[in-house]
Amino acid sequence: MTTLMSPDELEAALRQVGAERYHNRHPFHHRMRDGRCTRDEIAAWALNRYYYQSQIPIKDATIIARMDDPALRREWRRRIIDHDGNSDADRDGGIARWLALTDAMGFTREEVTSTRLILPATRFAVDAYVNFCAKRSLLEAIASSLTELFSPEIIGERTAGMLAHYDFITSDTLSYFTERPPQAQRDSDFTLAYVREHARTPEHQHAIIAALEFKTGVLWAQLDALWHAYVEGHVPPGAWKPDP
Ligand SMILES: O=C(O)c1cc(C(=O)O)c2c(n1)C(=O)C(=O)c1cc(C(=O)O)[nH]c1-2
Repeated sequence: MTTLMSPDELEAALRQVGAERYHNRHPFHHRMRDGRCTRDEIAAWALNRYYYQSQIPIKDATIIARMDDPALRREWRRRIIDHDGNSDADRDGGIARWLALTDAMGFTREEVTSTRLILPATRFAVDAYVNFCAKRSLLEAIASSLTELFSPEIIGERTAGMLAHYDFITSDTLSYFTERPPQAQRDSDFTLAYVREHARTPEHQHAIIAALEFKTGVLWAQLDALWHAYVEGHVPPGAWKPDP
């Protein structure tokens, strides 16, 4: 029989999931950080990850649609603004900043935003995240964003490694990551406090931990797919193929 954990024990269990399963442990991350990726591998990463970026605000809008409490919606809608921007010019959002990176990697906007060249596994993993947030309980949907507890650290490592090792990467092209860590910190502080407060039964607590495990899988699977296609060279039909 499972017993109810204290909020601190729950938090420790969540941090343990991150320590064991977050994508900072993935070999593709190490390869990228340590300067062992080819330019094409970085390009493929940027192209595929655009799909994750593009679906995050859709995922968050799905979550907001399930929230009855205006204060909670007000808190959550900042996440959409972070990605979509807050002005008609839409130059100030995360998606626009991600496109600066794919531009620098030589893709046309159509190649990127149509998402027609991404790996099937990228699409399946990201779509599974959006579906999870639509179908599972609101508590699980909220908890699944808890990977962001661990993202400031991986972003710091990745950015420093990429700037040091790749001459085609500049702080301008990586501007997405300059803005992101404080946003992730703010969001994960809120989410952690929320789950600590709202996990009132062992079943809730188990579901929150499982939601975080699921989400680490969403991130891990995307890097697995990149490794298989672009490191091992098994590019699926229809996906982007680097020039020989
Ligand atoms: O660079 C990264 O490794 C990384 C990880 C994650 C994450 O842990 O889910 C996010 C992001 N970046 C990110 O930029 C982002 O906007 C984001 C939103 C979410 C989410 O689940 O709502 N995760 C992440």
